[in-house]
Amino acid sequence: MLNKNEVLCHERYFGDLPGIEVGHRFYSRAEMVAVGLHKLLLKRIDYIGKPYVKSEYNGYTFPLAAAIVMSGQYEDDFGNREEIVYTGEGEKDIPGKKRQFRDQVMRCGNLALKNNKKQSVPVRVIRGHKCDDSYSKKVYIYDGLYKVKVTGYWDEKGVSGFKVFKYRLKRLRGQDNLTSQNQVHFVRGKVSRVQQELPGYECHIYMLLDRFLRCLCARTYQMVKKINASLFLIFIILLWLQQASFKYINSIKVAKNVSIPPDAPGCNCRGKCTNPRSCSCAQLNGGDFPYVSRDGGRLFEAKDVVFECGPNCGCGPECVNRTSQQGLKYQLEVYRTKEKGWAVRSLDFIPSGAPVCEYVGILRKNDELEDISENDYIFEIDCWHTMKGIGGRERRLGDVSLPMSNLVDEVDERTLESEPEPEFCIDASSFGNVARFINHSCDPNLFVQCILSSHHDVRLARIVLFAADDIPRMQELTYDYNYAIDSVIGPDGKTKQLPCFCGTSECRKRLY
Ligand SMILES: C[S@@+](CC[C@H](N)C(=O)[O-])C[C@H]1O[C@@H](n2cnc3c(N)ncnc32)[C@H](O)[C@@H]1O
Repeated sequence: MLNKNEVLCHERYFGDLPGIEVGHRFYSRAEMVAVGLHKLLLKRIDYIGKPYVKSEYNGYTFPLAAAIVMSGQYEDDFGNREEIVYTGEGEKDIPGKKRQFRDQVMRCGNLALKNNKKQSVPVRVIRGHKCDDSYSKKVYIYDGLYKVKVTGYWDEKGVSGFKVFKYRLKRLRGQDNLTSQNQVHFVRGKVSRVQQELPGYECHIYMLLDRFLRCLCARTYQMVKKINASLFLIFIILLWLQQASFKYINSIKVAKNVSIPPDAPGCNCRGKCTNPRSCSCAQLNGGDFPYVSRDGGRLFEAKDVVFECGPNCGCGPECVNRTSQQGLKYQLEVYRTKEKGWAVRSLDFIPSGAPVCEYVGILRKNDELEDISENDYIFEIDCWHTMKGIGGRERRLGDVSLPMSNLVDEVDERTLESEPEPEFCIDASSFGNVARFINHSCDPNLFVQCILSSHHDVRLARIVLFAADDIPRMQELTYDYNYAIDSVIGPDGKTKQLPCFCGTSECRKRLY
């Protein structure tokens, strides 16, 4: 079509294309080339090398990007729908493992996006989603115009250990609402095999239980008297659960010999924290809020640690920087699987970056547990390992300024240098919440985020699971347990092995 001059737009344009509205769908990259929305069939950044003779962009520094595609091919991309962190292009094994294999270079599309930032030129954003009804098995949806934020460019070591360029883009205001959410399954949003496997032995009462417990704690006896029949029923179920092998709790219990540090000083904001420059909690997160307020708060990107507002902050409970403290927002269902025992799925769609649940249990000292290898419900708090990239851990994006004085007061500096073992863990074997039923996957849809909201001691950070992708309803929720193979030793002193049944194409075949 290009050769025969049969494409609609031969030249490249910046901004919206006439007739192509937000939500417009294309069933292959070729269709986008034909209408001129994104003119490069194989590249992700469509850029213009030099200005046309008559162009409003005469005098601008070129190259400039006109359109970008985001379709799950780059392991370092991240973001929700209004703000995205986009990874530059190149040096990537797209046909093979889809991993970066060399440092990216600042030229072509990468340089173009940098120039867009400098000169505030908007770029069209198109997202690719998986779609079984499409002849190419993909659908590309036009999401509108975005601009690279003023502070939105940097380079870093990507997930595969090579330099990648990063661009933080924000959607321009005043455009039509995004349409893609809830309508299609996203590239990594496969409905799990387990859904078809088992109709399920269901108990989707955990959200209600969670709320119920919150109510009981927060309200007075007067309120309790008003409990209606359905809550009463839940109460009966709660009692029944208490007889079961574990007791349902909705916040951490602390073992007697663990002392929680005093609450950290808070910010001076009122109501909701809105100004990152004046909010001291935002400063701890590298100068910005870690959440965007859409959908009740979504984490913008995985971080080493997130500092939320806490008890000494001036803001109220509705502050966006308390997103993980709101309790369960989605209806979660515990159901039985053939090979992994109990599992959890959501009856609701979960948008990427949304908090799903906190891992709750008894906060204990690790060395006290008699036999960790026999306890399936231990979560070791190893935030420090992520922060330091210890034990093969991948560092997270984003700057945080951990008040080292707090930590070093508590931990011997030599211990830190010698790659310490996690000191504390959350034991959900006898007390826990729905998180204890979430299984491992080698290609998970949740990720673990350490959060500090009252004190600032990373050894005792809260563990919260967030959606790594848009998660369709009924898909099993999973996170990566992150065991090193052969790292678990049984009571007989021999290495233990556990086969993995996550069923994904990325499966490493063993949990440990
Ligand atoms: C925290 S529990 C998860 C809930 C558990 N399935 C249950 O029935 O209570 C962790 C245990 O679940 C099982 N499990 C989790 N993910 C698995 C996987 N991908 N393959 C096989 N077993 C898994 C293993 O026995 C593991 O020790």
